[in-house]
Amino acid sequence: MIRFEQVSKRYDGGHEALSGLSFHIEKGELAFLTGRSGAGKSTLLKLITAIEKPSSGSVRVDGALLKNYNRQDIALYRRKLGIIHQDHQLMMNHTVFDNVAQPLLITGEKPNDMKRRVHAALDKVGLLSKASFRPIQLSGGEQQRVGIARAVVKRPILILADEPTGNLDPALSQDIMTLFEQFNDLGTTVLIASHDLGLIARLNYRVLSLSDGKLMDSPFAAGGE
Ligand SMILES: Nc1ncnc2c1ncn2[C@@H]1O[C@H](COP(=O)(O)OP(=O)(O)OP(=O)(O)O)[C@@H](O)[C@H]1O
Repeated sequence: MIRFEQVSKRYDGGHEALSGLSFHIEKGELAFLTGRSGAGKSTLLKLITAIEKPSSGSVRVDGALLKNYNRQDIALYRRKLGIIHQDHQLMMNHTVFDNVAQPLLITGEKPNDMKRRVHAALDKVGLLSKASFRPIQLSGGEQQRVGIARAVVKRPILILADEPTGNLDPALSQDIMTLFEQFNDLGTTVLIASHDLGLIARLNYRVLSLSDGKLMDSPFAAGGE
């Protein structure tokens, strides 16, 4: 699903944020991306979402080489991704329903279909009863779950989460991870950037470990198949 081949990223005027990365995350896999602050986790995710381009090497997602995409292709491609941010980036003046419906507005979904899909996504994250609330009326963990519902409502082929449990206590973090596992059980590929090593260690998934822009030497860092 995600294939990096000899990918390096050097920001203008900066040092090399990523150096010679090669790995493959298979369709249907759940994997963690870890590393200290500044190790390059966000940069790696930005290459997958095509916010940034590699300085060298190739990034393929779902079989397509991202550097061949034009602007319109990128917009269509991003609709297939479910992106979850640490600070969830919810619209605070809108209801939970409207926040989750937002990605469906640009796809021209019919109102009835939209309602059905938003309700299904909220049901999955346990927040159907709070559809008419505003984010401010919810706890931090609930707000994060709204962000997850918004990411999954368009049935993404790939979920990318950047520190999704960053501000949450251990019990809530576990709940969020359980949600990701449930989406993964349904076949969605999931990549989670996290520095919560305790949480990662308790779960038995592959870990891509970045240190100073390089993948650490480990059996799973060798490049997939
Ligand atoms: N737009 C940019 N321009 C220049 N340098 C950048 C830019 N974005 C990131 N960097 C640098 O690239 C390196 C990797 O940053 P990145 O944000 O990918 O790390 P990270 O592992 O996600 O860190 P954190 O956990 O703190 O978010 C850092 O040295 C950072 O300063």
